[in-house]
Amino acid sequence: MTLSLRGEHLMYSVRGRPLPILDDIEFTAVPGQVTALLGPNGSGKSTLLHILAGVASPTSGQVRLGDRPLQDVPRRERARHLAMMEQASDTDTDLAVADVVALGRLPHRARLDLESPRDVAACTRGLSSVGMTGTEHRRWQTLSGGERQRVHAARALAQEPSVLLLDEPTNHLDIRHQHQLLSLLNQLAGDGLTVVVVLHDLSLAAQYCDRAMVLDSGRVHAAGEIADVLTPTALRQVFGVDAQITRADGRLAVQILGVTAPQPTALPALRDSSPASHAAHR
Ligand SMILES: Nc1ncnc2c1ncn2[C@@H]1O[C@H](COP(=O)(O)OP(=O)(O)OP(=O)(O)O)[C@@H](O)[C@H]1O
Repeated sequence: MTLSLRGEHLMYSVRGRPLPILDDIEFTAVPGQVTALLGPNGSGKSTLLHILAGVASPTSGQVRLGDRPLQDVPRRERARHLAMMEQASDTDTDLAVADVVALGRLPHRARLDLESPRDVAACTRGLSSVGMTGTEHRRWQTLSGGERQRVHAARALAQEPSVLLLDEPTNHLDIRHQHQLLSLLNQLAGDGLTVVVVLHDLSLAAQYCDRAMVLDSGRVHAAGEIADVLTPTALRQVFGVDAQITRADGRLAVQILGVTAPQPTALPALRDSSPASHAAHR
């Protein structure tokens, strides 16, 4: 089953914060494409992903899964269609890898059902896709950060969702596994999945994503085809870097040349130049 995911006029505010964290976001991700969510630290990417996954509710606006408002889709059905791979977090769990991956099958199983052959096959495929075959009996606590991240990905894949949402899925991965995972997302999109991925690495986004939305302080700076969105101007204005963007063999490549200006979130100057401070140092 293929399903699109849309966010309509999404607003998200929290008490005590004068400006909204998300301000009137219109978002669309469609089957067959990998859509990147890009933006500097604190621009609202994770918040938007959580709202799109139904983990958080917008202050106003709505998310639509296919042609239905997400809030009208029963929780269990939602879990069958939507898989979310969160940023890897430390956990006290002492499960084996196989048990973690099997969590992805829960939405497909009745409460007291044993694992079906289809469940087992989905878990095996999930682990194989991320190169973790043979680790089924390893304890979670003994895995490295990157291995945990790959098992999280295997769990999301075992869920066999129509829509896959990933929050910085490559931040612990070595270079080979970064490319392997992004390439896998490409393949899954080719099979009809709707894929949304938060990325900091603009080169990976350029190489593997079809579309992108760039957030800046909770607002949409640009959205559309990746080549239209990742421009030197956008990179200068939003990320504060000078970049050269080239296209070779139909592939987009981003080369960061340097930093242009301090980011708005830069730490305040360390030196206090007030007369009182000078007096205190004498
Ligand atoms: N519950 C909350 N209360 C107050 N501020 C919040 C809350 N949740 C998020 N924020 C703020 O909203 C902004 C957006 O956060 P979010 O985690 O969505 O950003 P992000 O783009 O994913 O950042 P990063 O790239 O650093 O992961 C940040 O300034 C964050 O501090």
